[in-house]
Amino acid sequence: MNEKELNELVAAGKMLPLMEEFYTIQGEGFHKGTAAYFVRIGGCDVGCHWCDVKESWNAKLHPPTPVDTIVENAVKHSKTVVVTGGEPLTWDMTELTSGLKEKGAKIHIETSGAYPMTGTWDWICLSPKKIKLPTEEIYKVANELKVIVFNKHDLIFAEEQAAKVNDNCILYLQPEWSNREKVIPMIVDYVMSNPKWKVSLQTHKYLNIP
Ligand SMILES: C[S@@+](CC[C@H](N)C(=O)[O-])C[C@H]1O[C@@H](n2cnc3c(N)ncnc32)[C@H](O)[C@@H]1O
Ligand SMILES: Nc1nc2[nH]cc(C(=O)O)c2c(=O)[nH]1
Ligand code: SF4
Ligand SMILES: [Mg+2]
Repeated sequence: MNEKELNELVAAGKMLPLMEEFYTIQGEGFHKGTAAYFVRIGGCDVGCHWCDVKESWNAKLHPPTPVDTIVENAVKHSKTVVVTGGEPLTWDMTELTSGLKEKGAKIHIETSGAYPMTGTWDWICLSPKKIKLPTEEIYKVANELKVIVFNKHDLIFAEEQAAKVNDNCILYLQPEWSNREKVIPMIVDYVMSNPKWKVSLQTHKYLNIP
């Protein structure tokens, strides 16, 4: 296959730049503690300075992989599949999610929401970023809002984002990992004063698992 044909298949969401896939325990948010198969799709141009997977950003470093292959492999391991990245909504997620759905998987997404929603999801974790805000449509369908707190201003941003989500959306504040010692006390105080929020930790990092 030549490069043009490959690019067309990727643009159609029939192939995706796969960075890694692994069976682990969901570490964050509402489903933390639950076994799930993670599919990490390369490509992101949001550019969070504290991103913990910067190796994912350049899609060209990750081989275009047929969606059927991703699906077959994922459902061998788990009935719950978490699609993450990179920014998965960089790509058209229609084929991937319909393939997984056909095999009976529950499909979750981790997204910044910065690009148009594609695909059909059982659980949407929206983690908005100031530098590239979510599209309006995703606030209506997000199941959880997970705001990363690096400094005090992120709490103001968190409230602005909470004002935009639907009434059923569960609200989380998650410490930015490298700054956790500084921000955890701030988050704890904030959640006690504003109990509509819950704390989310990256528990997989404490457990030393992927
Ligand atoms: C690597 S991102 C990939 C999915 C998508 N691009 C996004 O940002 O939601 C997966 C999750 O990790 C969070 N995250 C990334 N770097 C982090 C860090 N240093 N500390 C805490 N959470 C982080 C993101 O906000 C997101 O919720
Ligand atoms: N165990 C585990 N849980 C996670 N929840 C969200 C993650 C992500 O990078 O999207 C992640 C991850 O990388 N590992
Ligand atoms: S949007 Fe997600 S993958 Fe992209 S830089 Fe930010 S945390 Fe990293
Ligand atoms: Mg992660």
